[in-house]
Amino acid sequence: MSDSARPVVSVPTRPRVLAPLPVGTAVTVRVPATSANLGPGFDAFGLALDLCDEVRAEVSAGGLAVRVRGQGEGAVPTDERHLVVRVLREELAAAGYTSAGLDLLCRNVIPHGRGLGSSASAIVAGLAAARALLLAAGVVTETEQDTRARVLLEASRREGHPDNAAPAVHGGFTIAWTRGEDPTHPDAVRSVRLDVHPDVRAVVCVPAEELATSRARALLPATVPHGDAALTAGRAGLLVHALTADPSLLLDATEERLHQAQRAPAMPRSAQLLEALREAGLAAVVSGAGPSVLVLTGAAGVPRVRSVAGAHGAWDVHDLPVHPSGVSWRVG
Ligand SMILES: Nc1ncnc2c1ncn2[C@@H]1O[C@H](COP(=O)(O)OP(=O)(O)OP(=O)(O)O)[C@@H](O)[C@H]1O
Ligand SMILES: N[C@@H](CCO)C(=O)O
Repeated sequence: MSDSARPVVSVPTRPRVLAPLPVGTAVTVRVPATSANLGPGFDAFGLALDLCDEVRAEVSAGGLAVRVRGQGEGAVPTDERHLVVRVLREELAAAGYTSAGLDLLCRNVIPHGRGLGSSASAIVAGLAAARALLLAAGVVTETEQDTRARVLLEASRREGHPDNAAPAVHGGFTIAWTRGEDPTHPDAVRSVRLDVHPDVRAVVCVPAEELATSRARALLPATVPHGDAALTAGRAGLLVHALTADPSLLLDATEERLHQAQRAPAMPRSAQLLEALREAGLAAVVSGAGPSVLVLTGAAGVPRVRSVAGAHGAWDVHDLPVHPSGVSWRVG
């Protein structure tokens, strides 16, 4: 029989049956804020900051209850569209499990849409909570290293770039990169974690206004001049040395030509503050996609940052230690 003569048989696809996790299984996850790019390390470099969101997730008998305290309260949805809920449910389903009901309590301190990696931290929280629930219920066994690798892979795939996810997962200063064409391949995202020189402080100037990362990315040109790419590549190499071994080089090392000037029209106040801080000899960069400004400096630089920021309108200035270890989770 030729193929065209064969009767068409439609095989109904049965939805996969997901196994329920035991009611009462509960975990708590803490995830740091992150600052991506650090100037020349666009989409690759990231720093974990000691400003942590905490999420408690408990399997309940039925229904969804989401409570948000702090940042995002009254603004983010508290139904199935909530970012942490969506990611958590999808990660459980990928493992073949479901949570009949779910109680979520989010204590948020990371400001949203300010370039401090709030979306990556929420995604990492959802993924880590799902893995921790599976571990607590005893239905998967994996090492802590396996859990971190899985969370980094999935968070990077969802974000579209790994620069916030890597420090949120591993802490410290991270360099992250993607490999191959298949973003679901277990080896598709790699990162290295380096210790930041102990003299370096991360001072973040946060404005009231938000800027969505998607809007900031839409401002980037498709191509850049070779000279700009060459300068930025050289500075990225230098920045690894400056951040880990010789902070006196930070001002030169944070120069770049790939994204900050191109995005300045969307954050004019940040662009002005950046210029004023750099003219004062401080190593200032746009934090992530903006509009916060990050300054990498020593202890003596902190009051100088406050003084320059104070002369340029309203900024919340936070002097934050580097978070050493990234996401953590515990039962209960
Ligand atoms: N803890 C959270 N819970 C729920 N939704 C969140 C949470 N954090 C972030 N989001 C969602 O992500 C959006 C912000 O993501 P966006 O990528 O634009 O900025 P960002 O991650 O804060 O900054 P950047 O990526 O430049 O560091 C918020 O407006 C909200 O919709
Ligand atoms: N590398 C990203 C970080 C923000 O998610 C960007 O600058 O667009």
